[in-house]
Amino acid sequence: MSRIKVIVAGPRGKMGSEALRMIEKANDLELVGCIDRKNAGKRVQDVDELPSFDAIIFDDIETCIQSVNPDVLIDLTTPKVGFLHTKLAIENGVRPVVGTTGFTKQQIDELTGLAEDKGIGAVIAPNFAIGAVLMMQFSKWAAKYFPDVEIIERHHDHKLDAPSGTAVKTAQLIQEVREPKKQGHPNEQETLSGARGAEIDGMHIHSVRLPGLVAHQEVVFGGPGENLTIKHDSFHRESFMTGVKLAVDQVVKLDLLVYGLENLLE
Ligand SMILES: NC(=O)C1=CN([C@@H]2O[C@H](COP(=O)(O)OP(=O)(O)OC[C@H]3O[C@@H](n4cnc5c(N)ncnc54)[C@H](OP(=O)(O)O)[C@@H]3O)[C@@H](O)[C@H]2O)C=CC1
Ligand SMILES: O=C(O)C1=N[C@H](C(=O)O)C[C@H](O)C1
Repeated sequence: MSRIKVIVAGPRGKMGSEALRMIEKANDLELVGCIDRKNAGKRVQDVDELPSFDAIIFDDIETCIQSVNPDVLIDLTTPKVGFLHTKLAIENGVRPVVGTTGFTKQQIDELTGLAEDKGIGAVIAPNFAIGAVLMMQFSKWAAKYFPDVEIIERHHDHKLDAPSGTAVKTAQLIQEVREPKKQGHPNEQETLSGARGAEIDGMHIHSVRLPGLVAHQEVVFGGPGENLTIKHDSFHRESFMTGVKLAVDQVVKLDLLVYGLENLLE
């Protein structure tokens, strides 16, 4: 059986370097190229901080695709460049597996339409950790019975986007089962702007950024005389790699864009 040819955008990043380690261990994946604006023209094995792959580094995704003809792009970069990479991958017949967060709903809709037009598989997953996917699913279940909910996400202080993709996805899953409801006192007023966090349909999302954290989320539900807290912690970025591998294996069989790893789990 031939191996799936993969390119990685953001290979020196916290997630990208973990993805390279995952590919190193996977018998059915082959790294054929990387996109890294600081090391274009070199081979991966010639960059000190990267593992020993004989794959070429490019600074431009279209040149990379034309040169190495990959099956799958794994994008772990930033919201702006990640969106561009995903769009160009789909347009050029390469299936994207996107961990990059911070895309707007309009951007996800645009990519969904593009994948449909091209009949090509794509996966965008705001969180690849299996435990986080379960935390989101359990939260959706709980929201049927507890419409009062606040989401508290905690991340390392190098994170660019707020709220996290996971928090947004959690709120979207809860929205599927919860009637829009304005929470808190009807006359509540913020005396300091932002005190009640971001708001989706009356639910509040609070983003904490501190050194020492990796990726953590609590979904707190309140009812008469009781609270329910559903919590997930990623202590290491290895936690995301089972999901990245699953998405790469599945995306080659898809002909549309899937948003959320839960749609690929049985
Ligand atoms: N879905 C999931 O399960 C997870 C998703 N994430 C998301 O993944 C993304 C990456 O996170 P993380 O690894 O922590 O971030 P890092 O900052 O560690 O890595 C980002 C990488 O993107 C590269 N990059 C930035 N701008 C460009 C550009 N214009 N062109 C090419 N490469 C660029 C950076 O390279 P340079 O040095 O050149 O800037 C860097 O290597 C984030 O959006 C994060 O939210 C994170 C964890 C889990
Ligand atoms: O930037 C991160 O680190 C993470 N980003 C994703 C998000 O925005 O939800 C996933 C995870 O929380 C780690």
